Amino acid sequence: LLEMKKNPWHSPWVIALAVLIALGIIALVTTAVVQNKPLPKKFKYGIVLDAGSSHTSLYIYEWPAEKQNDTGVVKQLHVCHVKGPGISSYSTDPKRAGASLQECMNEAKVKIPERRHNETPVYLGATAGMRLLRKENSSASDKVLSSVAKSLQSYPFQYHGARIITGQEEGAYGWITVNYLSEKFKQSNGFPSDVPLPLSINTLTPSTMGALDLGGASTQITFVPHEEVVSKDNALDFRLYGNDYKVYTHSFLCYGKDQALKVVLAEQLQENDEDVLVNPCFNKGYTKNMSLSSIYSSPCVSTRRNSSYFFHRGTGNTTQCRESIRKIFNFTGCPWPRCSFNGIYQPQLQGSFGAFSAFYFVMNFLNLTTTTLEVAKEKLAAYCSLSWKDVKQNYPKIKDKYLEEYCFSGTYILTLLEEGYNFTSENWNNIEFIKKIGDSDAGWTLGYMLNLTNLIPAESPAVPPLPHAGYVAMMVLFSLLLVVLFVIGYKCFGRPSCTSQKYT
Ligand SMILES: Nc1ncnc2c1ncn2[C@@H]1O[C@H](COP(=O)(O)OP(=O)(O)O)[C@@H](O)[C@H]1O
Ligand SMILES: [Ca+2]
Repeated sequence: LLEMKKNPWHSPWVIALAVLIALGIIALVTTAVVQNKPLPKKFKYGIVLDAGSSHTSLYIYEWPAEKQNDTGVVKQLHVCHVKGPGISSYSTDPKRAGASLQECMNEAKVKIPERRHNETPVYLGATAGMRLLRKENSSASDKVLSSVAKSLQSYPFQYHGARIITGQEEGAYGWITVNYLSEKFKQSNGFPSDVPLPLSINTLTPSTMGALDLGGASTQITFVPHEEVVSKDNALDFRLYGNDYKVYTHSFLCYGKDQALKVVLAEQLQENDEDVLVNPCFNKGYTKNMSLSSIYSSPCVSTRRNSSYFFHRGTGNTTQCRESIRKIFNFTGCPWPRCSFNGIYQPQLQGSFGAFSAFYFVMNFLNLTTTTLEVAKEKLAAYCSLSWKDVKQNYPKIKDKYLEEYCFSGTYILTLLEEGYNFTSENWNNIEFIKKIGDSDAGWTLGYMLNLTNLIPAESPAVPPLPHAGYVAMMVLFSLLLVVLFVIGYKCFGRPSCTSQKYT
């Protein structure tokens, strides 16, 4: 009996055992914490050059290597605007096209850590300016492309080609960009990915955002409609993160705002024989001597006249301006259930839209990004009726080449959206005019890189049941619990209050 009452903690074996258990628990906690501490992040980089009709921009993207398949992890690290015009403007002196990229490429060498240079892909995609040049003079467009290719290959990055992307790609990648950045692909439709879905899939897939891109030479509209896309030329199928998307897209060549202006001017010149063009789309008091070749050299313009100059004079009247813009849209002869214009199929508009590039630049300048359609029309009419002198005075810092065209561009945008694409007062506020989402610019370049670098998986990636922080927290919690139990055991073991029942 005496033996039994002796405090067991006085035995060296028991003490050694207790110390070992305590050490074991400490080791367990330390290992869990240390092992799961995020490693210093390894970043990967990618470069995309957007060779637009009016200018070229170089984008650098960055993402943590270990998370590359998640949505929303690729970010824009830097953008560099190439000095001078778009590459298609160098058609008569192609060497200068390649040379024009040097400054931005050198900047990329500084921005991206040197040890990552040889694993960093560089892509160049040219859009509507080069599509037009190829149509006009394909050998000139080949020379320009070879020149930029040669220039890009002289850098220590991984060259992945310089090509003219199609209008469909331009629309599709813009749509991928805005939905990737606003994390629309993350949502699940609630169905396990291996369960086949019914045919009307677009009503079940998580909602996405449409994309509206206005460039200088072309414009794109891309969205997921509720109805089936009946025209094969406008249909795209994607499987992204375990969901199927049936996307509608169309790119209108010559309906970018710079080419549309040329077509409108040519149309207006056609209407009178004089060498004076009285234009309601420009502010009152605006005058300029213009060469006709600047208009007639465009492949978007088919009319011609003999003189070489004309006198351009503004009258600032949006109602009349809209009348003359409407003439470049053909609203007759739709061979489909419904059309936007020029006999091009367009399903019923669906959901919200992000409108970027020149849609944003122009609407933002005119302060029309958050108004109703009616207020937008009123404010635009007021802007157009300002005299050119007042406009110049009010905006001394804005370059003339943009400033002189805002009345035209604003009217063109409202006409394109309302009469072309059939937006109404009711769904006008579904359009969000955006420049960036987070820190990344809205545009086709990010989607292009995500696709070519396989950064968007078709199936949703397997995720561990617990997030990292949760896992560490659970480990620490359970270990602490063990320690507490152990301490209670220790305090209790030798006491009669704990042991009395046994010994009496
Ligand atoms: N600050 C600005 N204000 C108005 N328009 C702008 C501004 N910055 C760029 N733009 C216009 O945005 C358009 C960009 O088109 P771009 O991407 O070069 O052509 P595309 O996509 O048709 O190949 C051009 O019409 C250009 O004039
Ligand atoms: Ca563009």
